[in-house]
Amino acid sequence: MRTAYRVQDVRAAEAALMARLPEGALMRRAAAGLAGACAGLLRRVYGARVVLLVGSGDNGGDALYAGALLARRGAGVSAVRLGRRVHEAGLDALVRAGGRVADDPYGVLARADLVVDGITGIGGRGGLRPEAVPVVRAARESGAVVVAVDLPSGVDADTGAVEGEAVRADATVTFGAYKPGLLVDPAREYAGALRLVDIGIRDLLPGAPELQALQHADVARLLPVPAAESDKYRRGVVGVVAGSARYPGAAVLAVAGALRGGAGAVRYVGPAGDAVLARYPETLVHPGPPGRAGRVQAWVIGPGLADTPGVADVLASDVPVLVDADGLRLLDPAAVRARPAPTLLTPHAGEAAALLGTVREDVEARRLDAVRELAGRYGATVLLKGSTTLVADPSPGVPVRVNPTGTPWLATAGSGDVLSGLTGSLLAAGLTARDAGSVGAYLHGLAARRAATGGAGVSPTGAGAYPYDGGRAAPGAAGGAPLTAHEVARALPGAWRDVAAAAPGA
Ligand SMILES: NC(=O)C1=CN([C@@H]2O[C@H](COP(=O)(O)OP(=O)(O)OC[C@H]3O[C@@H](n4cnc5c(N)ncnc54)[C@H](O)[C@@H]3O)[C@@H](O)[C@H]2O)[C@@H](O)CC1
Ligand SMILES: Nc1ncnc2c1ncn2[C@@H]1O[C@H](COP(=O)(O)OP(=O)(O)O)[C@@H](O)[C@H]1O
Ligand SMILES: [K+]
Repeated sequence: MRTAYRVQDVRAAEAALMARLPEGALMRRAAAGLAGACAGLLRRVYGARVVLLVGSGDNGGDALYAGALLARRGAGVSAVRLGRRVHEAGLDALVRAGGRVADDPYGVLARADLVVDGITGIGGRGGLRPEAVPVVRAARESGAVVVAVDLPSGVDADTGAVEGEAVRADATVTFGAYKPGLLVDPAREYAGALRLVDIGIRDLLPGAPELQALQHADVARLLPVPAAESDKYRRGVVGVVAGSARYPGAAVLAVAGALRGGAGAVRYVGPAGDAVLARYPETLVHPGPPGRAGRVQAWVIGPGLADTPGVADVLASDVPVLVDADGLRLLDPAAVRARPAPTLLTPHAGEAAALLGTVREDVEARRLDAVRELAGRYGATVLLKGSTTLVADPSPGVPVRVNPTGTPWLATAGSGDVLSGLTGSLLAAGLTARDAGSVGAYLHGLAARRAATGGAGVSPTGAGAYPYDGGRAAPGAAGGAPLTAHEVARALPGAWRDVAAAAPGA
């Protein structure tokens, strides 16, 4: 499992370790890791032209010490000063190693092979200051590889928000622990490939991180597996209330996901029974209403529902309920809060905005805050869909799960219906709402990657999702071909097998 910690926790852990180490030891560890990553990105260090963008804090200090290490290996290193102050010992080290302060920043940037962004790290506030903006643009336009130190300067470490301009990096080398902004959009988009450098603070970080990103082995442990004595009822029945005369396809897609999510049977309730049976004869169908359809272990309600009633009925049940799409428009917040059984809401940014009484752009700009706020207000688990899907529990201390497997090809009509069926099926099979949401999103994203790329998924360590070690953009993140929601559903068993193979002892 990958975890991300808030700035205050990283700082506390660093302070505790620093008290035990000689002065500057931590920064030297960080700089050594950074220099190693830079060397890996340059074909040859000797003779390479490296430009350091140096702000006034310790982030600039890291860049200067790393620049000194590269200069000792024969790189031509120039520092561009962007703050009023500069880390003096770092600058001394650079100059002693043969580096220099650039007197023509735009000239050195135009010829650079690699640019190191040491403007701000965890001490940065707001976007880039105006004087840094043209310099950062020149770095981007030079075609040089841009490596961010700890974080791309200008992004918010704790929330992933980007207020104003920020550095767009090809790679980010971060120290001690991931910061939430590196894993959550929009900031994640600015970070490029991630690499974590261990500086020894891991054991000093508090128990609960802000974020968790599951990997294959974590998901494998959560997958429901039938026991020898299982029968279809013990494996769980999922009820799917979806589709309408206007949108029968949503019913078919939600059932397609539900059939592949581990429940023993899928009960479809609604007016699209014929369309469902034509495609999936294994489905149990009932015209409704849900209260008369028979016992289920979890309900999914909403995809393509239009204004069909049923939401109140389902929310009044005593089993876990997943509410998606039109169901979100029709739900009564008080009924959700009053439920004794778990509720999982799965909005996209537009639906989340409507639930919060704000606009879509606001949710997209602060996804992490928005998902926590929704979960708190509704007393429900919330899965916020989008480029970095998040799953938040209503209790504030519980880490938010961030899904690493998605692909922008998933932004296709109907893929959300597959997700809700799949996730509801995991709920019926007995997973908690938080686990069902995170496992559902993981398998769904992985299936989409497999479908888009003809098989290439994500390695068991998630290396295809966050290529922390390769230093390149994620293969399969945007690579591949357009896919349809149905293809995502069809690729689910392959994704499941991929993940299951990572289980200990598999
Ligand atoms: N604390 C530690 O033990 C370690 C810190 N390290 C590095 O130190 C960094 C944190 O250093 P600092 O606390 O000095 O903070 P930063 O270096 O991130 O930034 C602080 C400086 O930037 C200025 N600033 C803030 N917002 C700005 C903006 N939008 N535009 C331009 N300038 C802005 C501030 O006035 C301040 O001078 C980490 O991100 C990491 O790179 C590493 O060396 C590892 C050890
Ligand atoms: N840019 C993106 N990158 C990765 N996944 C995305 C992106 N945009 C949307 N998705 C995913 O695609 C699915 C779309 O679901 P949804 O918005 O409900 O659409 P629909 O209702 O048409 O099925 C969700 O799983 C969402 O997380
Ligand atoms: K930086």
